[in-house]
Amino acid sequence: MSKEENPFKKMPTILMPDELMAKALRRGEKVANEMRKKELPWLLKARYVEEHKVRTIASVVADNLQKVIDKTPPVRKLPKFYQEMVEVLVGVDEFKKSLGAFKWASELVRKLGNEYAKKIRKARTPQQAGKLRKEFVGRVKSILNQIHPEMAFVAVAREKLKNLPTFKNLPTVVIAGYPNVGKSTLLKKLTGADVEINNYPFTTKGINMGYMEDIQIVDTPGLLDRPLYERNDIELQAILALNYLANLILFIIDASEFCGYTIEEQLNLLKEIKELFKVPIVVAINKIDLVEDEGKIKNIEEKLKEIGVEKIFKISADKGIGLEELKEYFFKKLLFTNRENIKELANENNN
Ligand SMILES: Nc1nc2c(ncn2[C@@H]2O[C@H](COP(=O)(O)OP(=O)(O)OP(=O)(O)O)[C@@H](O)[C@H]2O)c(=O)[nH]1
Repeated sequence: MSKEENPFKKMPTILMPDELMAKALRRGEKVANEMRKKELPWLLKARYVEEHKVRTIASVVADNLQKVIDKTPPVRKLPKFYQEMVEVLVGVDEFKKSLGAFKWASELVRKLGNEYAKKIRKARTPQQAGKLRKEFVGRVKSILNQIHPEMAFVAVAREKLKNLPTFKNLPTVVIAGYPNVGKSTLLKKLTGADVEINNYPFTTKGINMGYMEDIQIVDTPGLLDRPLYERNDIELQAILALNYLANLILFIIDASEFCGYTIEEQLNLLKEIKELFKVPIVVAINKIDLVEDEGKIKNIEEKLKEIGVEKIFKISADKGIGLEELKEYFFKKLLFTNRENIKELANENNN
């Protein structure tokens, strides 16, 4: 299985103008100290020291800014799910604009560094060389202050984006259903013990992920477990973004209603999710071990058929009943059809 990373994990810490300036000046001073040890005529030495200071400051600042650009993945090349996340969490346009400011500043500082280094080489006195260096430092400070808002914006964006969970580019099942219907029990049963819990910015409960061969199964507590009218805009967008992650939704119904929600309520949530998602939805009627009345299950099945659910499973996640059939279905549906075919299939379903 390929090991992929959240594409924002590689973004470096973003230094603010004062921090970056202090770092550059420290390095400049260090280089200057080395130069001072050299045996040279006084004017030549003064020029030499100041020129190296300027060049060092310019390259520390310009390289640092350029590194941010280089280590930030271009949004348009990201998987669609992460593109959506950038839009929801930070705003794609603002993000691009801010990185543009980094580029502008980096190039300008490098150019100024060259210009001032040349001027210093022609300085007629040590004082003049020192004055030129000070002028250069002042200009770099002012450039950094000018892009301070963009630096702060990218720093906040990085904090939000680097904590997104790492989804693998594998066929993905997203589990939905009210709390306590058995979602995490099923996830554990299907994927073994190694369920990862990741932070997810839209829910305090995190996101649970597991792998069944090359199928990724994701449980999103807090997202697909209550009616949509209770959602704010950001949550709705986060839910919609799951469209780009999911190839299939597995909706779980607790037939025993011990979860605290009636069958009617659960079916209503299913209808909402079905309307929102462009991918096929299958339903697992769970906790059948707790329901003695056969008629009740039949009744649920009838209603699911009316809603137009394409496949229904009767399971007990806890007792391990019906899970083999579910697994086989996933393998057949997700591994023997590639992702694009699945998406096409989903679009056909919705047209
Ligand atoms: N008898 C029985 N109990 C089950 C079954 N599936 C889950 N449970 C129990 O139902 C309770 C809730 O299960 P969870 O897996 O935590 O439910 P969940 O949907 O993940 O809940 P949230 O994390 O709140 O969203 C637990 O006590 C499980 O042991 C089942 O098939 N049969």
